[in-house]
Amino acid sequence: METEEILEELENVEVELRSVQVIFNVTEQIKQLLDRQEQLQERKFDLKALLEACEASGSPVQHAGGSTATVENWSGSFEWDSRADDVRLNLFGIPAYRANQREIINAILSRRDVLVIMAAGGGKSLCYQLPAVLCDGIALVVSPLLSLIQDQVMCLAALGIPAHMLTSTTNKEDEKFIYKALEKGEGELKLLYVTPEKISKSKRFMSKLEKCHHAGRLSLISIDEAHCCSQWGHDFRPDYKSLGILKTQFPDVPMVALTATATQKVQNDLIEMLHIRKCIKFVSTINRPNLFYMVREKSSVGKLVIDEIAEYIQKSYPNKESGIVYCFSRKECEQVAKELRERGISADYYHADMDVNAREKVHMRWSKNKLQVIVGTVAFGMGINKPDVRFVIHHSLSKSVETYYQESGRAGRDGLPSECLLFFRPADLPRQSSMVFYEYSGLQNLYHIVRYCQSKKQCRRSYFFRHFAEPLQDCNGMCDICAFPCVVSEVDASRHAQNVISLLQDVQDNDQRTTMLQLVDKMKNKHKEIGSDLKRDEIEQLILQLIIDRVLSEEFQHTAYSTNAYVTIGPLAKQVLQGKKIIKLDISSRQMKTIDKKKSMKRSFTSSALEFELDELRKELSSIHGGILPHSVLSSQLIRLISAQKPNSMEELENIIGKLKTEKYGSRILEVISKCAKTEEQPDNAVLKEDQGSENTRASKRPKKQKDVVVVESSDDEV
Ligand SMILES: Nc1ncnc2c1ncn2[C@@H]1O[C@H](COP(=O)(O)OP(=O)(O)OP(=O)(O)O)[C@@H](O)[C@H]1O
Ligand SMILES: [Mg+2]
Repeated sequence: METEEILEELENVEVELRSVQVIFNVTEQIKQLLDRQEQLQERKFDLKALLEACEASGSPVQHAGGSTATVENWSGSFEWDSRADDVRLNLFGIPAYRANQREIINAILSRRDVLVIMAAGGGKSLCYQLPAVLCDGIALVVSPLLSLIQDQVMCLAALGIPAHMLTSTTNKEDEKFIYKALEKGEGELKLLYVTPEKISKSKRFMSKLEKCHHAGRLSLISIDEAHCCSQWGHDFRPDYKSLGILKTQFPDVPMVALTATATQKVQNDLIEMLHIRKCIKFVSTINRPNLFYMVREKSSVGKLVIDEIAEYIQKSYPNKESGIVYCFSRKECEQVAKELRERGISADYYHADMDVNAREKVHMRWSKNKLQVIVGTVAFGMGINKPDVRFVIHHSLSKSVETYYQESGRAGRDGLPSECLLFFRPADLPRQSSMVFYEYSGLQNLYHIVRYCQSKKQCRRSYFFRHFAEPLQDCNGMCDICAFPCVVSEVDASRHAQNVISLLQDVQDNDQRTTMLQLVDKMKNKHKEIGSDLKRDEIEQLILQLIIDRVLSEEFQHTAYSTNAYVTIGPLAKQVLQGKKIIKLDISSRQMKTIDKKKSMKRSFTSSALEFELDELRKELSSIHGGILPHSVLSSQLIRLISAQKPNSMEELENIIGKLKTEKYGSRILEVISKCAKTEEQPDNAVLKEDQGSENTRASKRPKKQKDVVVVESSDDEV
């Protein structure tokens, strides 16, 4: 062939390749849109259910009677009331029921099937353990993890309640005892714990169970961590799928399925799978009022992140209260544990690569408070029953809101104030996305938790309520957004977004791929050329925003050792280029200095200097008073009241914040009030700050008493 012909064919091939690529992209986009359509349908379903719940009750949550039309009164009086109270107090040592416990117990004892959705630490175990004790015969409990089972059997044994487990670790003698109890009713057995494999794989066990049922001795079946049944749940276990057989085989035995989190879809799914369509559903709030949620910007320098974590632990928990640090990988766990130790914190790691004994040893040391911090991967999961975990730190992003809610929920199961701190930086996204992209809705789930991290003005708690489709409840200042409000404005970043898309288009036109961080570099270089002042972290934030808004997409390629995540043009890019979709970025006051400065220059007053000073004071006082939370010194509401009323004597202050706080902090508060009053008398001293003055800014909701232009600068603790 002549060179010219070759060149011509080469050109034709390249043109066709490009058009094929376009079709590939379109196909990929159609797939993404179909996925999205399904998710939106699901969400619509959730929101409608939420709306109905709100309209029906006018009050939040705790509704019983999910799938039944007639709402029975499970709070009424029942013949077993006094016996149940006696067992609760005298055997379990529990002085009073918590929300929904009594109702659930009454429904079970009325021999109904029950679905229980109750937050971690809410007290689900008592709901089936107490009926198991009250009823004649044996209660079967299916639980997914050996460690959970061991823990429960140990606790029940300590109360003198005959509980046994049949698992891979059960010795022959115990097995014989259990089979005799099932078959012949010999020996004392009230609760029998098994893993789901026993149901799905052991014919021998099932035949003994049938004999037990036949003799009328199977009192109740309990499925703990029931979300494991559904593949839409966050912790699907294939063996849980076979549990449907239990209701088919033993239709007259009441079944109770319990879980801490289940979306509407998961609930429906597990009702179907367990064949408990007529169950009574008890849904308690997902709210954990004692948990303080916060997100911090994560430094790109690994050592600085550890410095910050170590400082946080040492300052907040000088009495070595227990905590967990979650990491992304096994290697990271080992590294973080080592570096925490080097900074004087007693920490050890826990991950799936360790042998069972080594893991158990670490777990035990921690449970007995001989080790302050466990640095774990997700493998350090469901089996954790320690009630006094005071903090859960996420060194890396979780893969979904559900996972984060579960993991962070391991804090404060005893109901006492505890903290959940998540470190986030955009570069953590591709690390996670290349792990979850093949899971159903894996990327969408990940983007939800990224939104949680990105949020600068939505209360963290309200994010959970929306996500789990539950009516909103007051946060009471128990998240960083509510406790430390800062000026947040929406910036129109559409022009920058268009630049990103064009840049990416050029890359793709040259048949190249780019990772998120490479794209950031390219944007940075381009901006240098055109003299823009966009900073690297702002570009990162923008690109992240474009990904989660589906203007850009992530694409994955496997190599022999890893999966790489690349950024490509997404389904909504065209709309941005055509100006039909506006890209808005939430910018906190600290960032306002650098993004679109000219546009944002607008003077306004947003928050009083006194509020700012009182915020600083509560941080100082909280560290002096043994690391209590700043809002425990003064809540944000109290700060606002003080700023509005400006008391100038101890008596006046006491009328606002009460005697105890006045005694403890009164003189310092009055000092700050008088100092600010003096500053205000000198108009030149007003702090001039920039602010977008957006109608949406949090700070604009504050009392605008002063005429001086003052803005609260977000402190290092914020975000
Ligand atoms: N009514 C109650 N009053 C006081 N403490 C209670 C009550 N009910 C349960 N508890 C305690 O609360 C703690 C958590 O209970 P439990 O382990 O049953 O929680 P759970 O709902 O199963 O949580 P998880 O989803 O994490 O498994 C336990 O220490 C338990 O003894
Ligand atoms: Mg439990």
